[in-house]
Amino acid sequence: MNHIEVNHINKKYEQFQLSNVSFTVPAGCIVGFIGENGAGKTTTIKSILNCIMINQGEIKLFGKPISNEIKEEIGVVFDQNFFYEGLSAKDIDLILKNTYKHWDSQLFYQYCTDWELPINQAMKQLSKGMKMKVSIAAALAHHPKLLILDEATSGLDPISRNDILDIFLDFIQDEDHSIFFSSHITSDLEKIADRIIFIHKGKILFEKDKDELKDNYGVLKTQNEEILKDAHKLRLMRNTFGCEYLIDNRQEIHQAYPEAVCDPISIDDLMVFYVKGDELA
Ligand SMILES: Nc1ncnc2c1ncn2[C@@H]1O[C@H](COP(=O)(O)OP(=O)(O)OP(=O)(O)O)[C@@H](O)[C@H]1O
Repeated sequence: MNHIEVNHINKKYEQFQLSNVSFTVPAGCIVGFIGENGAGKTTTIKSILNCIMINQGEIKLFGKPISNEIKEEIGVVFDQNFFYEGLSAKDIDLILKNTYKHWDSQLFYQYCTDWELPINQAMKQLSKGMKMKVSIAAALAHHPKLLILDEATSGLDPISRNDILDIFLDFIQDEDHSIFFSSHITSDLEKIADRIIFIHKGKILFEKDKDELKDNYGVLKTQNEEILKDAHKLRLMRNTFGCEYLIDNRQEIHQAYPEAVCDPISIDDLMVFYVKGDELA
């Protein structure tokens, strides 16, 4: 069952366009959504949540178009504090109790206690990490099946980020749950994502399982024609030291040519290859 299905959507702004964007987020999966500033991540997320109108295409959540009933199944966290700065966690509980059918005050206060959040203090008096944790507690306390997070860990220190990643890993223990997670912090995605989707200038450049990236993708540094013939080369980068190739048969090359220098690739370097490298396949 796909929790999110995005089919060939187009969204036009004056200076920007989402072009033919398609992908899925299956149940039980954490899908990381990456791309440089202005690539279209927030526009895609807003389209999914029906906050903006798309020009073309179709979006389904749990197999259906979005509705109030479906919104009950979704927890959303943006990088900016979503709540009025004068509200405390206690006020947020009172408001959301009247918003969500399945709002669970006990669970909300449990998160606040576990994460040492002061429930009487206004949001404006809390640190960025604390505000983020209140937003995450609020997103989780109506028992959603799907979490949609837009830069939810940006601006947090490594310890708070780690706490929050653990919360997401805990959430995904239920196989009927899923997370769609945009982030610039690719090390977070390396840690928790099952699948990576890369958007560039409004187009999806690749969508791959993280294990496949880890196992098969690599950076080959060689001038040896024989090795290059057997390598499945996707992109070429020229630098002062020569040429580097992005390949997707690293294990095969390693077995056939143990002497070849072919390192695994990080998500950051993969993005650089796709954006700056010459296309070979
Ligand atoms: N309401 C709007 N009107 C016109 N253009 C817009 C509007 N909202 C976003 N854009 C443009 O759409 C493009 C994509 O923006 P978006 O916020 O989706 O990028 P992003 O990938 O989330 O970037 P970042 O990583 O910086 O948050 C940008 O060029 C932005 O200027």
